[in-house]
Amino acid sequence: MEQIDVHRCFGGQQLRFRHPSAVLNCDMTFSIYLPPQAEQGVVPVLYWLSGLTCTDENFVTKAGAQRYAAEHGIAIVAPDTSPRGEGVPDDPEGNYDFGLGAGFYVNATQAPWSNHYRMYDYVVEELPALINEHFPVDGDKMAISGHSMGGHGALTIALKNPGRYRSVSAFAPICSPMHCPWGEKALANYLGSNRETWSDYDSSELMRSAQRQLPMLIDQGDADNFLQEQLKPELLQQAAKEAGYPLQLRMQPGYDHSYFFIASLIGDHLRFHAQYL
Ligand SMILES: N[C@@H](CCC(=O)N[C@@H](CSC=O)C(=O)NCC(=O)O)C(=O)O
Repeated sequence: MEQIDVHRCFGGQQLRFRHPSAVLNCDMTFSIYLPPQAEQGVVPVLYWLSGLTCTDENFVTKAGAQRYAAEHGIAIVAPDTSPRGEGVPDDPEGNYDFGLGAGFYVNATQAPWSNHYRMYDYVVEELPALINEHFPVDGDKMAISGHSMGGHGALTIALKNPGRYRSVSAFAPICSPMHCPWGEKALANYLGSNRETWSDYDSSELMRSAQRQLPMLIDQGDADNFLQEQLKPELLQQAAKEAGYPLQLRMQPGYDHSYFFIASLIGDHLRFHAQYL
C-alpha cells in the first residue's frame, strides 16, 4: 500500500492511498480521514460510498465532513466507485451511468464485467480488512453512508449485513434500481437479463425480507432533477411501511442532487451515526 497524499485537517489527517486489489483485479485508491482522537487510540469508522462519475475525492473535497468527524471522533473511509485502469472495460458508448465510475456496488456475474466489477466484495470484505489492519479503527464499530448510486450501495450493503454495521444513512439514494433507468441498465449488464437476480441488490426488495433492523436515516431534496425518474424514495417508504422498518426519510425543501445538499446536512448524518458508534 502506498500513501499518495496527506493534509492536516481539523486537528486530524486527510490521507489518500493506492493499493493492489485482489478482488477487483486492479490497483485502487481510497481516502481516509483520521480524526485527532485516532492519535490516542482506536476510533469508530464510517464508510462513505459516492455516486456516479465520482472518485474517492469528490466527497473529501466537497462535503465538509471532516469538521464533524473530528468533533465526534469518527474516521471516514471513502473508496473509489469502480475498478480502474488499463484492461478494465467501460461503457462502450462512454456514458457516465455505466462502467468506469459506475460500479453500482454489485458483484458482476457477466462477461466482460465479472473480471473486475466486484465492488460489493471490495467494500464489504477487502477494504475493511485492509483498513482494520493498517489504521487505528475499531472494526466492530462501523457505519455506512452514501449518495445516489452510493446511497443505493450503502442501503443494500447494510440491509444484507445488518450485524456488521451499527447504522446506515443516505443522501438522495437510488431506492429501487430494478425500477429506474440507471439501475436497469447497470443490473442487466452486470448481472444478466434474469430480473430475479437483481432483487439481491435492490434496497426496497431487501427491506421486505430484512430479519434485523438498523437505524436508517435518508435525506432527499425535493428540487432534485433525478427524484422522479431515478431515485423513487416512495418505493422504499412503501417497503418500510409493509415491513415495519424504522426508516427516517426526510424530504428537504429546495435542495437539489449536488454536493451543496450533502454539505448542508452531513453534520446531521455524522451526529446520527455517532449515537450508535
Ligand atoms: N454528469 C451527469 C450527472 C452526474 C452526477 O450528478 N453525479 C453525481 C452522483 S449521481 C448518482 O449517483 C455526483 O455525485 N457527481 C459528482 C459531483 O462532484 O457532483 C449529468 O450530466 O447529468
